[in-house]
Amino acid sequence: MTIRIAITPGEPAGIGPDLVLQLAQQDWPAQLITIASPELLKDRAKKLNLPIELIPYDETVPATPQAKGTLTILPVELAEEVKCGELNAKNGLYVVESMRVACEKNISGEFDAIVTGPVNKGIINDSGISFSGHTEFFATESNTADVVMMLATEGLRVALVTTHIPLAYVSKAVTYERVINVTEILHSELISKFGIDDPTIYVCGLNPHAGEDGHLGTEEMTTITPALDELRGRGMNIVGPLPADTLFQDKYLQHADAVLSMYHDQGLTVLKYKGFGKAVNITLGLPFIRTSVDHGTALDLAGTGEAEVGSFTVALNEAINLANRSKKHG
Ligand SMILES: NC(=O)C1=CN([C@@H]2O[C@H](COP(=O)(O)OP(=O)(O)OC[C@H]3O[C@@H](n4cnc5c(N)ncnc54)[C@H](O)[C@@H]3O)[C@@H](O)[C@H]2O)C=CC1
Ligand SMILES: NCC(=O)COP(=O)(O)O
Repeated sequence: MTIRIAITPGEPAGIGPDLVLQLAQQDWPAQLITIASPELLKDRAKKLNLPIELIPYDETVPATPQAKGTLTILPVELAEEVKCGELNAKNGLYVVESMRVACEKNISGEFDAIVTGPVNKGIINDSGISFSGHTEFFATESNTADVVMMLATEGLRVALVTTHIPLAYVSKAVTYERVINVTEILHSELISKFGIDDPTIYVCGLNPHAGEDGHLGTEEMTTITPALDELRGRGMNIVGPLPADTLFQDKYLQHADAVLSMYHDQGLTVLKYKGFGKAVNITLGLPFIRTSVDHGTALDLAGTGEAEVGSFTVALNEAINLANRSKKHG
C-alpha cells in the first residue's frame, strides 16, 4: 500500500515553495500531498521555470506513488498575494492553517507523516497567533505533554531538553521532570523508530565545565545528575553530564547513539556545523511522524533558484522510511 505524506511548504515568501517544487522533479515512492496555495506554487514554478502539474487530492482515491513533475494538492487559501522575500503578517494564518490541516489528517490516520518546510516564527506572532515553532505547535494540537526536538545528520543525533525559549528562561526550564521525560522519550524512540536495541545517550551539562563541582553553576548537582542517576538506575546507558564544549569529539561520539543538549544553540550549533543542508529535524513523542528541514526561510533566496534542496530531501526520505517502518511494525 502506498503511504501518504503531507508536505507543508511553510512561509510563502521564503524558499519552502521553491524546494517543494524542486522535490517534485523526481519520482517518489509515496503520495506527496502538498497543503498549500495552488496559485502560489504555480506562480513560483513559473519564476523558477520548473514544470509542475497539480493533482487535486481526493481521499476516496487510493494513494499512488507521486510521479515526476507532479504534486498532489490540498488547497489552502492565501490572504494576500506573495512577493518573494517579503514577509506579510496577513498570510500568517495561512501558514498555521496548512500545519493544522496536516496535523488533523495525521491524527485521524488519513496521512502517514508530515514533512514541514521552514516558517518565520516572528511573522506568525505578528499576525496575532502565538507561535514558537512547529515542535510546540504540533505538541499542543495533538494534546501531547512532552515532545522532543532531535536533529540528525550522518554520524550525529542531537536532542534538546529545551527548545524555543529565551536563554534567560533555560535554567528554570531544565527541571528534574523534564530531563527524565525527554530522556525517556529519546531512549524509547531510538529503539522504536531507529532500531537501536540498547541505546547510549551522552548528556551535556548546562553550565561551563558542567558546573565545575558547583563553582560555576549548580544545576548539574541539584537537577541534571539526580535525574540521570534515576534513569541509570532503571538500566539506561546514560553518560554525563559532561562539559558541552568537550563532549562533541569522536572519543565520545563514537559510542553515542544520541547527545542530549540542554538548550537550542548548545546542541544545534554543533549539529549544523557538521551537517547543515544535509540534516533532518525529527519531532519525537508525537502520536504521528513529523520531520523537517534543518534550515530557515532564507528569504534572500526565494524565487532565485539558488536554494539547495538537500535537507528537504533528507527530511522527506526520513519521513517515508519512518512511515514504512511504522506500518511494518504496527
Ligand atoms: N524549520 C523551520 O521552520 C525553521 C525556521 N527557521 C526560521 O527561519 C528564519 C530565518 O532564520 P535564519 O537563522 O536566517 O536561517 P536560514 O536558514 O533561513 O538562513 C541562514 C543562511 O543560510 C542560507 N540558507 C538557508 N537555507 C538554505 C538552502 N536551502 N539553500 C541555500 N542556502 C540556504 C540563507 O541564505 C542564509 O544565508 C527565522 O524566522 C527562523 O525562525 C529557522 C530554522 C528552522
Ligand atoms: N532550530 C529549529 C527550528 O527553528 C525549527 O523548529 P520547529 O519549527 O521544527 O519546531
